[in-house]
Amino acid sequence: MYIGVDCGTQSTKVVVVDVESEQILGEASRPHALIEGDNGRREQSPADWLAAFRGAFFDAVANAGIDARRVRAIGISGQQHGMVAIDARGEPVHPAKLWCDIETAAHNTALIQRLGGEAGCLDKLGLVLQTGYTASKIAWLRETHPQAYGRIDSLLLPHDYLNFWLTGERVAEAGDASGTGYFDTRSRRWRHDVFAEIAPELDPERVLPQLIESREPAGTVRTDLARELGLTDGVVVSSGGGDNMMGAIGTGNIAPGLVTLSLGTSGTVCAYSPAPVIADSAMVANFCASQGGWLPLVCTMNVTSATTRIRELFGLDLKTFGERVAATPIGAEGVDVLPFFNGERVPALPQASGSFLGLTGRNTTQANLCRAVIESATFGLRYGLELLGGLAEGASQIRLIGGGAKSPLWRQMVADITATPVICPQVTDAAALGAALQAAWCHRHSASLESLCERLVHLDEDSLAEPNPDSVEAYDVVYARYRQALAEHHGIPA
Ligand SMILES: Nc1ncnc2c1ncn2[C@@H]1O[C@H](COP(=O)(O)OP(=O)(O)O)[C@@H](O)[C@H]1O
Ligand SMILES: O=C(CO)[C@@H](O)[C@H](O)COP(=O)(O)O
Repeated sequence: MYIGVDCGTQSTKVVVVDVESEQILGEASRPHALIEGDNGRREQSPADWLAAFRGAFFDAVANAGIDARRVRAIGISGQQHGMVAIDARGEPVHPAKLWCDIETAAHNTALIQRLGGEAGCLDKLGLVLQTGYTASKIAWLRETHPQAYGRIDSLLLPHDYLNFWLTGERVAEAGDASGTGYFDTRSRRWRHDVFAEIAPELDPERVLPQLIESREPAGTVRTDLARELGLTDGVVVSSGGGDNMMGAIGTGNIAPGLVTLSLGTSGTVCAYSPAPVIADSAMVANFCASQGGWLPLVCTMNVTSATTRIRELFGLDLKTFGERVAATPIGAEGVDVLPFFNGERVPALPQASGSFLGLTGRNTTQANLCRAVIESATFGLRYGLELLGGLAEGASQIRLIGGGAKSPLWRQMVADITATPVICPQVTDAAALGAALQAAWCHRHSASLESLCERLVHLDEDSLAEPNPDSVEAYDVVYARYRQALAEHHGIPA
C-alpha cells in the first residue's frame, strides 16, 4: 500500500493506493485556514497543515479499511513556492507566506532589476522571477521582520517542510525547488550567487536543503510519528514535489502530448517536456518535473477563488451558482469580468484589482455576473495555453483536475473555450495520487513510472466533454472581447 498526501491551499487530501490490485482504496481531506491581511498578505500556519495531515491520514486509512502497518511508502505533494523558514529547533520563525501572497511585489521588482532584468533572470535561473515565488518572500522577511530573519536555520517549501516533519531530514528535489527563484532550472542546482542577492547574511550551504534526485527517498518516517500513525518502522518517504508536478504524474502527463489543467484555488496549465524550455513569454515558467524532465507551466491566481468570491457575495451554494450560470447564454449578455481580485501572475499584474465591465440596466443580473466570472477565469487559462504555444497546441486531450473539475458545466466550458476534449481522472485529488505513485516508484526499484501511471491513472469516461462547434465559435467571440478588455484596462496586447 502507498499513501499520497497533497497539501493544497484550502485543504490537505490523502489517498490510499493498492498497486497490486490497481485500486484507489480510500480518500479523505481536511481544510486549513488562510490568514489574509492588508496589502495582499496571504499566509498559513504550518501547524494547521500538520493537524490536517493527521486528520485526513486517519480518515483515509479508515475509509480504505486497511491496517496502516501495510503501508510501505508515503509521498508528499505541496502547494508550490510557500516560504517555510524554520529555526534551529525546527519551529517556523514566521507563518508560511504563500504562493498567492502579493505583499512582496515591490521586492520582486527590485530583485529582477538586481539580477539584470528578465534577460538576467533567464540567464541565471532559466525562468523569470514572479511575485509568488519564494525569493521575494525572503527579501521581504529580511526587511520587515529582521529578528525572525536572523533566526532562520533552514528555508523549506511546504512539501519539504512536511517531509522534514515526517523524517527529520532537510532535503529538496528539482520540481518544487524550481519555483524558489534561487534554483537554476536547467542544471537543476541551487544558485548560491542569486541567493546572496536575496539574503546576503545567510549561508546557502547551511540554510538551503540538500538536493536529492526525484527517485531518491527523503528518508523514513520518525519512530515516534510512525507509532502515532500506526505505521511500521522504516516506512519510506519519497522525494515528493510541488502540487503541479504531482498533479502531472497523477494525470499520466509524463510524456509530451497531453495538457493537465487545474481548476483549484489557482488555475494552472502544464505539459511535459523532455528538455528545458525557454518560451517566447516570460510568463511561462520553465519548472522541472518531479520525476526528471521539465514541466513548463502557466499559473493564474483567480480561478475558484474568484468564482467563490462572487458565489458567496450572492449567498449561493455550488448547485445554485451552476444553475444561475446555465440560465444565461454564452457571453453573459455583454458582461465581462477581469477577475484579478487577488492581483494576478499571468498576465503579470500583481497589484491589479478586479473589474466588471459592460454592465447595463438590462444585463446586470445575478446570472450574468456569475457566468461572466466563471468564463473569465477560464479565459485566463486559454490565454495560458496560448502562451505555452507549441507545447500545448498538439495536445490530444486536456486532463482536468482541481475542485472546479467536479462541475460538469465547467468541464464543458473548458472543452468549448479551448476547443479540446476534456476528461477527469477518477480520483478526487490527482496531486495526491501522483504523490502516491511517486512513492511506489521510489519504493519499488523494478517498477517504471510509466507502468505505474498506466495501471493506476484511471480516467472517468463519464466526465468526457467534447467541444461543441457552435459553442466554440461563440466563445471565440467572447474571448476576443476579454482580450480587448485586457488591452484597454491593463495594456496587455490583444
Ligand atoms: N462542483 C464544483 N463546482 C465548482 N467549484 C467547486 C466544485 N467543487 C469544489 N469546488 C471548488 O474547488 C475549490 C477547491 O479546489 P482544490 O483544487 O481542492 O483547491 P486547492 O488545491 O487550491 O486547495 C474550492 O474553492 C471549491 O469551492
Ligand atoms: O503557484 C502555483 C503554481 O506555480 C500554484 O498552482 C500553487 O502550487 C497552489 O496550487 P493550488 O493550491 O491552487 O492547487
